[in-house]
Amino acid sequence: MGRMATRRTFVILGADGDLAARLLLPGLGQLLMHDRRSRLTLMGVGRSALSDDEWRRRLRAAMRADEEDPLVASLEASAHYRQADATSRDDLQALFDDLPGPVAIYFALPPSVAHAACETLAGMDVPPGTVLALEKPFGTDLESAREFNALLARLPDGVRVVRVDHFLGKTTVLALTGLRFANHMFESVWHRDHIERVEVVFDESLALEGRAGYYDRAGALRDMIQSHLLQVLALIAMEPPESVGSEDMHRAMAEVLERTRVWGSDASEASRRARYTAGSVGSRVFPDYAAEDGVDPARETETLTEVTLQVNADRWHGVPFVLRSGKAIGRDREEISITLREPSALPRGFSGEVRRGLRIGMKPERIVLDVAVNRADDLLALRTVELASRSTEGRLGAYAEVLGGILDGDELLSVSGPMAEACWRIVTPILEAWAEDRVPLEEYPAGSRGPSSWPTTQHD
Ligand SMILES: O=P(O)(O)OC[C@H]1O[C@@H](O)[C@H](O)[C@@H](O)[C@@H]1O
Repeated sequence: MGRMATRRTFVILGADGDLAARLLLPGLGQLLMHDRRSRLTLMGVGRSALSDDEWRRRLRAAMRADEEDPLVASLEASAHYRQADATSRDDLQALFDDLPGPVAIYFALPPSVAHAACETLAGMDVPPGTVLALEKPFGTDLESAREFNALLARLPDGVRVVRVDHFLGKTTVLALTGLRFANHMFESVWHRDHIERVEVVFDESLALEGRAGYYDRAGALRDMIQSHLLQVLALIAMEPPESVGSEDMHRAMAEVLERTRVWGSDASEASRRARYTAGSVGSRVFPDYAAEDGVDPARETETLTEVTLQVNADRWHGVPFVLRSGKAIGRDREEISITLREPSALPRGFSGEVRRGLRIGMKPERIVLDVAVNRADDLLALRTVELASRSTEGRLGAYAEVLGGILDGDELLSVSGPMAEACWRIVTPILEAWAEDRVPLEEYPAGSRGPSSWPTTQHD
């Protein structure tokens, strides 16, 4: 992404937490090594009492960057830590008073604390030019998302809010734009006449990873579908934007999300949910989800869900969009799959089953076109040939891309307020159907592919 004005101070609220150590700081290290951000200073803010030295040690460990590199060394040397409460007006005011110049503040905080911090900020004179970078969830349902947007709208003019979605920083996710719009071959088939079905699947072999405090309240629908996978759907289904600038892209994405609904008229028919029971994935042994540390067994949290959506646009009439995501699944499958229709006039006499379509891997990042051709050893039998990209592994990881955008003032890799609300509106009927117990909570053993009766589970 193009680099614009480099911001001077990057503040991480929740610097002593898990998100900062696992994702943000490694992303920052990568950005620094590749993009040489020389004018960056870093301030860590957290509730625990850390000395500057301790914070620098943590930075060094988490950034995974070359310590000998002069930029890394200078970032480390200038990094400071401050013990503060991100929801306290006095603490935040002291932060602004001490940091001259524009500041980008990243909220690496649990959702409720981030929300309370925004409430505090909304009543303060936040200096113009400040950037607030927020992580999902942007609300917990449609109503709270609207309230949250209204709260953010109360921030003073000149304060920018960036709703981060790191999936938009995945190379192959953004590559959907070039793929669709820069190739006549794909542009011309991107239509219900040629596309039969779209799947966006993010099945992970990972389970809770110590995040029960967050995940047990969220579940797979809120954690993955309502946020990341709907952004991916928007990129697949949107009409061509005027430009690939953030405003045009956000408008086109919000428009298509506005047109997206659950499939058919009954959300209970269009959604499934399940959670894992004891099992193992490779050498990792998982207990029953309900027995995991920090889980409230009374909550009916799903760890796997599959929903079918429709996009009410002429281009997509009748094409199901299946979004699925699960934890503790036996095999990672993290890809977009676009199934093409059978040709309309296939001459009689061919044999063999084939796949026709496009698969876009989110992890590993790769693009595969499945085409039907004749076999070499049986000339009238068809087989599938994979035309695959070499590794399209991004130069930067998703978090590094997202952080680069925040520091450069480019909002492309973020979610606008209308997009966030539209995503909640889409899942609302599903949440209601589940709350009314109209969709059973099924089970699958950890390490399996999900309940065996689910059709997508069978899909390869
Ligand atoms: O594969 P990535 O980029 O780590 O993203 C997946 C993760 O994305 C996060 O936003 C979800 O909260 C996690 O549950 C999920 O595992």
